[in-house]
Amino acid sequence: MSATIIDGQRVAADLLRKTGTLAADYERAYGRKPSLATVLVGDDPASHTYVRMKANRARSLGLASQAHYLRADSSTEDVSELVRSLSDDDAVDGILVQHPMPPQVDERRVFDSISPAKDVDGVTSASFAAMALGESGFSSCTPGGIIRLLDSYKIDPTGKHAVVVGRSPILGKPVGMLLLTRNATVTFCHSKTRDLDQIVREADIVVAAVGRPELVQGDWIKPGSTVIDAGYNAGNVGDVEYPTAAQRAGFITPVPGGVGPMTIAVLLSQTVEAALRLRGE
Ligand SMILES: Nc1nc(=O)c2c([nH]1)NC[C@@H]1CN(c3ccc(C(=O)N[C@@H](CCC(=O)O)C(=O)O)cc3)C=[N+]21
Repeated sequence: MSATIIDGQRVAADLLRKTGTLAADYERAYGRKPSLATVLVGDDPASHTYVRMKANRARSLGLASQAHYLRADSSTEDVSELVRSLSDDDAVDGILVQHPMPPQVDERRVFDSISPAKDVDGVTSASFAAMALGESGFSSCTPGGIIRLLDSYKIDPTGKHAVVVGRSPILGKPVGMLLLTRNATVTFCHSKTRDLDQIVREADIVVAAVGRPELVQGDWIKPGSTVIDAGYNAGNVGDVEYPTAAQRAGFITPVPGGVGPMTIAVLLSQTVEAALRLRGE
């Protein structure tokens, strides 16, 4: 038996199509395009590639985008000051501050200088709280994308044991909270977890979100379970040992073409939503 492959490219394309239509409606109504500002600190080549991908996709959908680059030796205050000016700028509807930032920058303080109304990447404490309490607000993009993938394949987390491997503030922790809101029984695993393989073997849904290539081994996967690989590592390899996992899982996301495309689609969808809400819609 082999798994149904969850086609993130296709689900993302559907969301992008809807987003493009809403962006065109917005422009017709208000005479300007919804606008995304990106902020990148330093010169990590992978981060530059991701930010470029996001900006290109925004433009191809009919959004405006402006890219801001700061030097690698910028301080927390330098970055926060830029983010506050974007938060106050009426020409900007959504703000994405690329993670990771250089070590001298306090990422939490920078994220929390984003106006929650423009937090289309769902990284502020306010957005996290709203998400964790099941209130409306922007979800962190990758977790939001994962829930959309489950919905799209009619995989209902209710009553299922969801095991999240990873507890980062914009991926592992929020995806676990979203699964909890969807009535899963959630276990968080991390670098200090003992007997990780035994816990994963019990999972009906596994979300791998640590950034360690093939950390989750194929023979840990319970037959028929759902495997979501949210790991991004150099060389387009995920956190799951795909070939063997795909033999056992019921549903599995590939890398590339699974979670990654959803992240960008949710970001742009939330940007158009922010633009509409800022107009009182
Ligand atoms: N504040 C912040 N928000 C983020 O959402 C954020 C971030 N920082 N830092 C880096 C990670 C990484 N990330 C990805 C987005 C798209 C793909 C993606 O589309 N990947 C394609 C492959 C693209 C390729 O060809 O390399 C795929 O999986 O099919 C991957 C990874 C967003 N991140």
